[in-house]
Amino acid sequence: MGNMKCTKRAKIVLVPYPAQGHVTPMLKLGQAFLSHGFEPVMVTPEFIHQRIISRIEFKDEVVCMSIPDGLDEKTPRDFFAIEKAMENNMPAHLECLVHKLNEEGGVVCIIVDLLASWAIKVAKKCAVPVGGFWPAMLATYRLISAIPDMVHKGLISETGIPQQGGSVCFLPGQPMLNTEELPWLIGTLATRKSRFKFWTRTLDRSRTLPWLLVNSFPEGCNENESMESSRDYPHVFPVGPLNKLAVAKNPSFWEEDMSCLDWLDKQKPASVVYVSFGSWVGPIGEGKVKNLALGLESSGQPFLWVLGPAWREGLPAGYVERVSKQGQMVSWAPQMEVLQHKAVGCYLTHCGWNSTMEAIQCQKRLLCYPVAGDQFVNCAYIVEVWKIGVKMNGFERKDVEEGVRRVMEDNEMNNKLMRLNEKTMGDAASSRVMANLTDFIDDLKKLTVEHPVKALCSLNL
Ligand SMILES: O=c1ccn([C@@H]2O[C@H](COP(=O)(O)OP(=O)(O)O[C@H]3O[C@H](CO)[C@@H](O)[C@H](O)[C@H]3O)[C@@H](O)[C@H]2O)c(=O)[nH]1
Repeated sequence: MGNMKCTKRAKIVLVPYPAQGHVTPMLKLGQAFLSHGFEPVMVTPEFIHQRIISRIEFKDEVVCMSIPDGLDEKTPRDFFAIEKAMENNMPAHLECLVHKLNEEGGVVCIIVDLLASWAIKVAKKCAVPVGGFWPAMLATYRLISAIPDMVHKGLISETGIPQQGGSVCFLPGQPMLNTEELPWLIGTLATRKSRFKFWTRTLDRSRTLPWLLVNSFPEGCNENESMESSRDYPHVFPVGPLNKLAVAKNPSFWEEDMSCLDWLDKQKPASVVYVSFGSWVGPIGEGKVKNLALGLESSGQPFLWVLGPAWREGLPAGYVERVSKQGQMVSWAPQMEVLQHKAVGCYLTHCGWNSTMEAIQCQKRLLCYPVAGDQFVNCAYIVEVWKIGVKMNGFERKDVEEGVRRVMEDNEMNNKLMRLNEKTMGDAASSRVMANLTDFIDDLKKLTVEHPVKALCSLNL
């Protein structure tokens, strides 16, 4: 187990899903709890913990602890292996850890990433109050919550398979989505059904939660979308973007290659296409990566591309040397610094939610290539609702040229980005987010008064 610290402050245990896009916002949430006098303790499986303790800045403030995932060294930690570990192996270890922490002073709450809903059961077993955390956009949570309705209306089968093609407006006020773009439709028929089961189970468990903290701005920033459902359980507290509550630099699982900032210094303002698919190149596939490489080269546009070493093997022979004047490739970039750089003109992205919010924060136009999960929903908001980006149709030369041209020649986009930034991250928005977090903490305190449990006695607030 990780390092144990014994303090008298009330502990909040944080359980993220073990991936970069989840650990980053959870750590930031932990940081926000710090300033309210709590001791946040984030629990991850060993393979993530190792990355965190070697690299992350605020590990001493947010105590990081590990539990075994029970998988052997050689097993690749893909979605289904992790799911198995979460369901079968990790609960007993978390239970044991929570008991230990309780002996030391008291766990007042466990915050569980909904993608790690296994930990809800553990919290209940330990009789500790539990709240949910949704690291993505509120609109995606709503879409997942509407699964029973979709089945009822015959839009999808009982196993989650779309019953019709084309674009559908799944929820009032939300942009249209193609029926193939629902978050669980990844891979083969069998994996689609398994992922759908994962979501229905997540939904069943999350319905029992009193609170849900969402790393999203209120109402997805769509005028037509009301917060009505916040009266239902769980009570939704929009606390995003957490960047506004936590000041520390983004925690990175991999070493950031800072040399790309020197390269950017030498480029013309707003000329560079920054290309990154987060920690998720896998589902794009080798063929498309190769096409994108050729498309970027022949577009003549300067580019900075985040691509891990394993993926570079699939590039055309001599590619990296050939494009060395035009483009720079790094394994992992200091993304916030890159997006803040004036040389970056647009960001070719998979539309991961953290990346989307970072682009809004840095006011960079988006060239969207959603791949899986919630990314299609994010893309629909970027393109249709906020109009701060365009969608790419593919990675052929003409697609890259056309995408870059369309995103760069839109004169309205800078204004739209500025307004969206102000509305979602300006001073008024930031105070609202802080007030939402305080409301949640007040609720937590109320619960401790109404239902005092032994664990809460040390809550010295
Ligand atoms: O070279 C890089 C590339 C990425 N990042 C950071 O890594 C994070 C990536 O997060 P995100 O954009 O959300 O992508 P994923 O890691 O792919 O996130 C997963 O989790 C998100 C939150 O649930 C979902 O929205 C995504 O679809 C899902 O793939 C961001 O903070 C980036 O700044 C870097 O620091 N350097």
